[in-house]
Amino acid sequence: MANKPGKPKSKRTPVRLRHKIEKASAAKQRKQRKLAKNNPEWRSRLKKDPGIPNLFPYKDRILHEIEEKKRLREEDFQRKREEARLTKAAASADRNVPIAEEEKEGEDALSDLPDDEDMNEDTPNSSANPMSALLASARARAAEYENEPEEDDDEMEDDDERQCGTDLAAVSSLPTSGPQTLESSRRAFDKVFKSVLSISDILLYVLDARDPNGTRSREIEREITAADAGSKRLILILNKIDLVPPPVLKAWLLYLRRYFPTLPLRANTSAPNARTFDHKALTVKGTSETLLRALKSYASSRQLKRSTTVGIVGYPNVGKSSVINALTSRLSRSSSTACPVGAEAGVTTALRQVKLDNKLKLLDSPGIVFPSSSSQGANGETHPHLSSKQINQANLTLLSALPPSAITDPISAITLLLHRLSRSEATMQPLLDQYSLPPSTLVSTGANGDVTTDFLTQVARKRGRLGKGGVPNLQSAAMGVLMDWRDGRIRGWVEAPEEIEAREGGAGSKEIVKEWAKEFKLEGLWGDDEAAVAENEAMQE
Ligand SMILES: Nc1nc2c(ncn2[C@@H]2O[C@H](COP(=O)(O)OP(=O)(O)OP(=O)(O)O)[C@@H](O)[C@H]2O)c(=O)[nH]1
Repeated sequence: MANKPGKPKSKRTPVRLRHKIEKASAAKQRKQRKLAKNNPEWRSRLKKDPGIPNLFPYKDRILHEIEEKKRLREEDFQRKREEARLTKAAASADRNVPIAEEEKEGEDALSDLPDDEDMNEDTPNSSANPMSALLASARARAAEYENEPEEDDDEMEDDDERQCGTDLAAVSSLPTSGPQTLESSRRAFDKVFKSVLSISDILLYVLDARDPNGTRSREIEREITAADAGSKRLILILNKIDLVPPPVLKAWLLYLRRYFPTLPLRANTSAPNARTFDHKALTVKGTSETLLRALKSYASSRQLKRSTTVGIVGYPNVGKSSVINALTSRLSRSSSTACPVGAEAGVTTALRQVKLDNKLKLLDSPGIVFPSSSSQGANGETHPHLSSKQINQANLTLLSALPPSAITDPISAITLLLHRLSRSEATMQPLLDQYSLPPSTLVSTGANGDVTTDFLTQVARKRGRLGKGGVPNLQSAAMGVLMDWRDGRIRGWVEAPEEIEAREGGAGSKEIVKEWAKEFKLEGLWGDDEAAVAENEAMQE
């Protein structure tokens, strides 16, 4: 209908146009807000929490209380989660529903349960245990491997470097899990170790020079010497010697050579800024060449039709892959490495075979935490503020046998580390220097003697590991210190025992050392015991 003349036009805007205007206006405001944020003078309207003033006399105590509350909240949360998980597991067991099927539907999967048989076991903390998942996959693949038909030896020799078809994933035991879990994990460790033992003629047992007995299991040594009517040979490799001073190294060599032939090695270069020691004669070249020569002598003396296999075993992160790389680079003079190496534990996840020459094959294996040794406790060590369970876990953490994601209690590990390092001036001072801290830091002042909190608070401040409101993040500081420890930026070692243990059932002896040293043409590399003792005494004077 035509507008009547004289009647004013409607000012009503159509809905479409109105929306368009609203949208354009919102976009403009958004843009302005964004631009304003880029302006360095922009300040949030929310008032910033100024934190606790530095001069406030009870600041440390308040910070400690805050941390403690946070920790309790976290523990409470974990406990509730665990209870819910166990209730769910019990309910599914009642209904006779296989948990493995059910868990796929739920959010918090139970795939980390260690074994089918262990489904109904009490497995505290296993949901927080990433190693259990690795374990499950390791078991599955190990079973696959065991069912595989044996390959023709010649065919294997054709491959320069190949995986054995197994993925015996890096397995580890967290001592926080219950005894039954430990027992079931043990079976998996046995499987990995037994595969390596059955394939190998010689075993190189790699130990960390900073704590050789901590990374050593007498049970494993007994199994090796007893296997195949005593036909297997064992050489202990004391690796990472650059991280211990010469007298400590000598004392350990002297001690270990009472059990088995032992060679010192620096299989890899140290991490940046590591505090290393010079061993002059014992360079990468010196010792890896000696080892290679010894292995070759043994292989050629055996006159076997097949090649000799050398299995490399040891804790995670002791440098097993680095030992292989040191040996292969000696041979091929190539810069490319045969086995991947990493600062974190659990880099090697499969048995990996590397051919050295027609007579020698090397077998790299995933790191194995031998449960017997971890359940023994850290050499019977005690601490006034740590339970034996915490000491076990802390010990494993300090052996760098756990990947960072599996470290659940870094603060207890630092407590144990400080306890160990503060025993000697030779290790305490470098620690203080590392973080530019005053000597009073490691002296207990509070009623509860909480040296760890004081130390970590200062490290957090120095390293800028602060949370909201400038509160020092002790967990983060502790993880930082643990990484420094792992990479050798903090000096520390365990002294060799003066007496050797009472010998049990043929697990290494003076005779074995002499006989095997002859087979490997290692005799003369170190004197007989009396000479070595005399040398040790002279050195200590
Ligand atoms: N300072 C020093 N570091 C070393 C030495 N040998 C190895 N490393 C370091 O130790 C770390 C672990 O080395 P790897 O060879 O991956 O150890 P692995 O035993 O094969 O470890 P997994 O695969 O976890 O079982 C790496 O960061 C290496 O650089 C050594 O002689 N001295």
